[in-house]
Amino acid sequence: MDYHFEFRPYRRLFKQPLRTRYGFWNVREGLILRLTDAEGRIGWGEVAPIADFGTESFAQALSFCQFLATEISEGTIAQIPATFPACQFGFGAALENLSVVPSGNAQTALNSLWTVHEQSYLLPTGRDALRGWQDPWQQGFRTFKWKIGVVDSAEELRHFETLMQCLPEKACLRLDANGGLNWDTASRWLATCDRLTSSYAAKVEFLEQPLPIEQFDQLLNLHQQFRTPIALDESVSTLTQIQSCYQKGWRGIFVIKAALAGSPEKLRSFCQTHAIEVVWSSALETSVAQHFIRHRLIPAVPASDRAVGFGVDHWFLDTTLNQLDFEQLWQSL
Ligand SMILES: O=C(O)CCC(=O)c1ccccc1C(=O)O
Ligand SMILES: [Mg+2]
Repeated sequence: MDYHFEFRPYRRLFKQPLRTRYGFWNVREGLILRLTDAEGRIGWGEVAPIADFGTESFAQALSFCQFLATEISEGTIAQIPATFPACQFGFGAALENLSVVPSGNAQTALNSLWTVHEQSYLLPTGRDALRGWQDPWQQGFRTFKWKIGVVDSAEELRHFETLMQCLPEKACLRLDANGGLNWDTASRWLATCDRLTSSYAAKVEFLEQPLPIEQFDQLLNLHQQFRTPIALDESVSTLTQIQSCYQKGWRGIFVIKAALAGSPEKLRSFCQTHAIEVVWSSALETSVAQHFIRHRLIPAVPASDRAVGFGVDHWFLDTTLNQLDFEQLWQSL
């Protein structure tokens, strides 16, 4: 069966640059896909690459879409190479969405992708985190993520202690180093996590990707040495990497950015056949990919009781691409 294929690039400006150890991220670029079958049914998809995570670049994804004919088949989609995991996800999701017959409660489903209680809120980096948690706490968020390794570690460790002193009971804090620490600094952070978790009401849920992906054995070692769990993120960006880390013995937390992982069908199947500890995480995608992940992927795999890392919409200047009327979203591009 052939499908009529259209795509439209998007650009989302951040309210303030997202600072990680990779540098400053000022604009998020991606592509919205629309497949239309012979009966006129529409399948929406999204390509949201993050080259720092080992996916194709936005430019490569754009060229790939420009290269495709306007009539494509399932075979075309099945042949998207593993070096284009964000495209594999986007086209795979669009194909699956074609078969979605909106249920009677679609409107309800569309209106509540995530409740605040089930989300982790991405805090500003550095000292700004100390003033950044109160409003989301009032809104109902209980899990917060703070990116570290972006300024001097002695300064960040001081802010960390202050943050842990201020956070109320039942608050969960996730730290994310984006692979930017070395062994000594990672050990220092984990020892501090263990100490502060025992000293204060708030808890450190995990330290995400403390070391670069090349240091798998050291990551495994850290995971065994400290009480605070380690979560892999960049190490498990794609399904190929998830499988490799599992085969090498990783049984800690897998932070999965489904929009980067490749074929959603293959990811679903892996999660169904392997009991892995998953934290679902945003690749800063729009509501098109978020809706697919929320309603087609997560419900089909063993439930995770950990908050989902989708508390990121506040980082963007406009909410046009958060809306759940995808036809309207498409017209805005
Ligand atoms: O996982 C979350 O809570 C939010 C998503 C997030 O932190 C993120 C968003 C874009 C790029 C990288 C990352 C990351 O987890 O490292
Ligand atoms: Mg991360």
